[in-house]
Amino acid sequence: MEASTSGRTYHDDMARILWSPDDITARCRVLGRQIANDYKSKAPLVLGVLKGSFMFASDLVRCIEPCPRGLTLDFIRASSYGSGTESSGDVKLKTDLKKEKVQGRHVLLVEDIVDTALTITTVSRYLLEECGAASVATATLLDKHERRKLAYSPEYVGFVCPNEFVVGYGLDFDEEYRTLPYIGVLKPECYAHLGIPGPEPVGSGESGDE
Ligand SMILES: O=P(O)(O)OC[C@H]1O[C@H](OP(=O)(O)OP(=O)(O)O)[C@H](O)[C@@H]1O
Ligand code: HPA
Repeated sequence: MEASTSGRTYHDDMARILWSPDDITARCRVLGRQIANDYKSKAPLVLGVLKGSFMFASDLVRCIEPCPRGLTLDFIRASSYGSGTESSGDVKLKTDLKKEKVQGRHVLLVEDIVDTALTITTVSRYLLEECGAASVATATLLDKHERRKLAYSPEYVGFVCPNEFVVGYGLDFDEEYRTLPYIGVLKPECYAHLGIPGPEPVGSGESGDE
């Protein structure tokens, strides 16, 4: 990891800011109201997909107002990007969720981003096929639908994301930048600096192995 000896802040690494903290708050409020209405008699299990969703999940659940009775919150860990900007295609799940706690429940997955949709598809299948969830829907802050490898339409979308590698508000590059309070695009020089190529447009070749 780069030490901050240069005096360069994470903010300095942004090519541009796409969505400010205020933009994100406003979308959380809108989505929270929709979810509260749609799930008012469904006692949802809200399941954040870690690590990327930690900020969005925390803000979104406070906006699910009025909170449906029986709503419970849990998390599942899913990862496939490693230290690069391309999915490895191998989505690893880690969870201590008990299957009987999922069986028959209406699950609302919370994601920071749906990109290729490999992650959300793997998690959804696990919940439906192995845990017996009654239904699975997804609330994602960002939908980068141009890069889909699998067809998937999230039910609740904060923003449609351009085909660029974004960081902040939970989203990382090689585990850094997650704590920024906004979503921004990294300057290309940041990929070069770390010796890792930047994102390639879909259809341009093989995926990276991280
Ligand atoms: O639609 P996809 O192409 O599968 O990409 C989306 C997933 O990628 C990121 O997770 P990552 O594997 O980087 O792990 P992290 O949440 O710990 O950052 C992000 O948080 C999503 O879960
Ligand atoms: O654009 C992205 N940024 C960070 N993590 C991601 N995981 C999938 N796409 C992205």
